[in-house]
Amino acid sequence: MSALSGKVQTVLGPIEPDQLGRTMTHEHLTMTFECCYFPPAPGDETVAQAPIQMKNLFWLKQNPYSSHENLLLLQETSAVREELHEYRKEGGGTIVENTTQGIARDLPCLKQLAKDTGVHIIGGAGYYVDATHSEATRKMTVEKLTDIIISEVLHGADGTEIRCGVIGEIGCSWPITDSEKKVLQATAHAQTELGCPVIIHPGRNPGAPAEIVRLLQEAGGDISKTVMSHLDRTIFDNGDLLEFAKMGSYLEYDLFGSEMLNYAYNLEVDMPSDSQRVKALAFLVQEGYEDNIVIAHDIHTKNRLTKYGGHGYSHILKNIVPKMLIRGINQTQVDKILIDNPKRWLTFK
Ligand SMILES: CCC(=O)NCCS(=O)(=O)O
Repeated sequence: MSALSGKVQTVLGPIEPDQLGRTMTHEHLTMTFECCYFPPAPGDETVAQAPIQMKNLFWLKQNPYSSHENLLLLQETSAVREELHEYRKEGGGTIVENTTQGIARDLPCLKQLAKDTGVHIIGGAGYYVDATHSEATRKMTVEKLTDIIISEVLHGADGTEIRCGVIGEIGCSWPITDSEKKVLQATAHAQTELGCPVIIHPGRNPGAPAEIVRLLQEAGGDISKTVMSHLDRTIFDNGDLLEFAKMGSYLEYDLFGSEMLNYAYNLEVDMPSDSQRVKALAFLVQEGYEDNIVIAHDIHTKNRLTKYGGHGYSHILKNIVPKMLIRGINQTQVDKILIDNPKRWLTFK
């Protein structure tokens, strides 16, 4: 039990869980994704290097990771601020900002955005995928990593006094690396100490989420306070999905708005459409998992912002909720997904 018990910790300080309202559990407001630049296909070099412009938007939607400029969300704070005002108007209350060490976490920027817009913003502690770990991080013991993560929650991160309210997104690759395993163990140890929420970015393989949950369990982690992200690009078979759901984590569909023919990071994957995502949610609800589902857009590149013709942070509230209602998910279940489940997850034990 800590002083945070029964509270949610935002970048402006602890608040009562009832203040959260509708919550997107996985977004980014400022970050760089340069760690995951993917070279353009032969013949696409010119469009990839061109400044973002109207005639290239469809190409960018299909190839978001092949334009250096597109990976610099941290250049778009004004556009993000405008979008957060819109998010509030559409009934949004809270955003969990999942940017961790390695992808340019900027807590002072998040604090300013929260003050400017009235949206509750929750910052993330810990580390993204191995490709972003420094040599110093790779050499750290689990105990040292645990101390750092705990300190980011209790005292503040990146030399500031701004405190994180979740651990994650904790990045895992496929196959998972030794350094990532240590970070997962440290995550579980810190969670045991703090009673706090955890959120995981799994590797791009259907077996990754279950392997990660087992590693967290072995290290004493609380799976009932853990979100498994990106299920929409990771588990495709309904039987596999139910097997994973039984392990007891929150199940996150967080790429709403992202539709692409070829998913560059794993060409085996057919990235689902939003309609298919809603179908997956309806299936999970029908199977009794309405208390475990959380959703978001995971905005992490410029083209996903409305400024660049993208869906923006309000797409779920404006377009996906009506579709969920049409597809048999009732209002009480929608409220669980957007309000009650995030609230339960984010509240410190
Ligand atoms: C930092 C943002 C992030 O990791 N998003 C997930 C991208 S993907 O793995 O689903 O392609």
